[in-house]
Amino acid sequence: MTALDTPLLVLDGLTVQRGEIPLCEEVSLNLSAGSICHLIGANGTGKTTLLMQLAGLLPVMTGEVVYQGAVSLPIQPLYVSHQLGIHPNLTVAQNLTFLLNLYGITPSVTDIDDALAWVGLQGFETVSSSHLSAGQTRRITLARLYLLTPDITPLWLLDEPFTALDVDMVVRMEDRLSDFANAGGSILMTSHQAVGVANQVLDLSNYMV
Ligand SMILES: Nc1ncnc2c1ncn2[C@@H]1O[C@H](COP(=O)(O)OP(=O)(O)OP(=O)(O)O)[C@@H](O)[C@H]1O
Repeated sequence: MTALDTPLLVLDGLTVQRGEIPLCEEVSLNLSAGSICHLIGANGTGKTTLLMQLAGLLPVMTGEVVYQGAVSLPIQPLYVSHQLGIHPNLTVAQNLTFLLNLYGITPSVTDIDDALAWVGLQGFETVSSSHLSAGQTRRITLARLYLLTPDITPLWLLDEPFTALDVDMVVRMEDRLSDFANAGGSILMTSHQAVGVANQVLDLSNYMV
C-alpha cells in the first residue's frame, strides 16, 4: 500500500457519546482522498456529537480514530459548526480574518475580497456582522472554504453547511466541495437535504444503541 492509498481517516468501533451516555456504538468508516461522505440519521442520533468528537471538542472514550495513518486526536481538521461562531461586534472582514487565522492563514485584502465575493458578500467588508441575515451570517463562515486547500486542511468536518442558504449558494458550495475533493481533500458532512456531490454515506441510524 502506498502513502496515497492510506485512508485519511479511519474510524474503528467508535462509540458516539455525550458524557456518560452512548448514542451509537461500533461506528466504522474509511475516508480517503476524494471522499465526500454524507453523514445522515434522524434528529438526535448523534451526528453533531460525532463531528465534535473528531474535532477534539468531545472525548472519544471507546474505539479508535486513525488519522493519516497515526492514532491521534485531536486531528486538527477544519470544523465548521452549525453554531456559527461569528462575533457580532466584528465586521464581516474581521470575522473572516479571525476564522482564517485559526488555521495559520494571514489573508491579504485581496484574499478577503475574493472570498467574500465568492459567497456574494462583496461590499459587506466593513459592515457589522450583527447587521446580517441568517443566510448572510452563514456565508461568512463558509467564505473560508474558498481559501482552504487540502495542503492546509486535508479534512473538512461540516455540520449542516447548507442550512439557511439559497439554492444558488448551495450549488456554488457543492462545486467547491467537489473541487476540494478532486484536489485530494476529504469531507464528512451533515445535511438534512440531499448532497448531490456525496460519493459515500454514513447512516448513524444503523449504529444506535
Ligand atoms: N449540549 C448538550 N448537552 C447534553 N446533551 C446534548 C447536548 N446537545 C445534544 N445533546 C444530546 O445528544 C444527542 C445527540 O445530539 P446531536 O446534536 O449530536 O444529534 P444530531 O444527530 O446532530 O441531531 P440533529 O439532526 O437534530 O442536528 C441528543 O439526543 C441530545 O439529547
